[in-house]
Amino acid sequence: MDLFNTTIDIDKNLLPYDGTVNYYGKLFQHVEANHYFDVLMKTIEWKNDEAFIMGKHIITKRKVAWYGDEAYSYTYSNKSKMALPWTKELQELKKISEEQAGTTFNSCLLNLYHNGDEGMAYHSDDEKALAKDSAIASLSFGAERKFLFKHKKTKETVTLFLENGSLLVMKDETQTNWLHRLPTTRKVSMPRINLTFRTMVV
Ligand SMILES: O=C(O)CCC(=O)C(=O)O
Ligand SMILES: [Fe+2]
Repeated sequence: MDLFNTTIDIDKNLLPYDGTVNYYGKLFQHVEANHYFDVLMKTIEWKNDEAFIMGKHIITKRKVAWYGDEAYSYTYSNKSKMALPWTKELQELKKISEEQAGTTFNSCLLNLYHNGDEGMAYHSDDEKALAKDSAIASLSFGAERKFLFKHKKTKETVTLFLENGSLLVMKDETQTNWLHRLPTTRKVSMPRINLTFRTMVV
């Protein structure tokens, strides 16, 4: 019996069709999650994301970083970036994510949202450089934020909340058939760090 309704079924697919999303809940309790947040805040080479969109040079408020097994070049929004070598904590978090997801990853994109004013618009992570239909493991630290999926054809949406220290895994045809976004919100004033472990084709 689960009196506090805290049980999370990690095998449950949160998507109704055309993809698989599993939410593992908090892999780390508060103290450990906050420790990772602080260390990542200090040790990651955070940079404002630059993009060229419709001929305009745009600098986002959100900060990003890109790490990998090798100095992979990752291009998005017409701007290419070279992956930095893993830090100690990223190596630890990669190993934990790989064990949970039952797969391996060779790179990680990190996002730092300073508060609820910053988010990410609907997109899917289906760039050619990523292995098709490979799993993406998403770790969250700091402020809890809402996260949505929207089916590309039916427009059906699925909403969930990404807690401090939690893991979400998106796999199978999820990126082919669904978009996802992190909406901005006035309710959140604290920062959040997100790590998405990925597999690049090399
Ligand atoms: O911040 C998040 O939870 C999602 C980030 C994301 O979708 C991405 O980096 O592609
Ligand atoms: Fe994404």
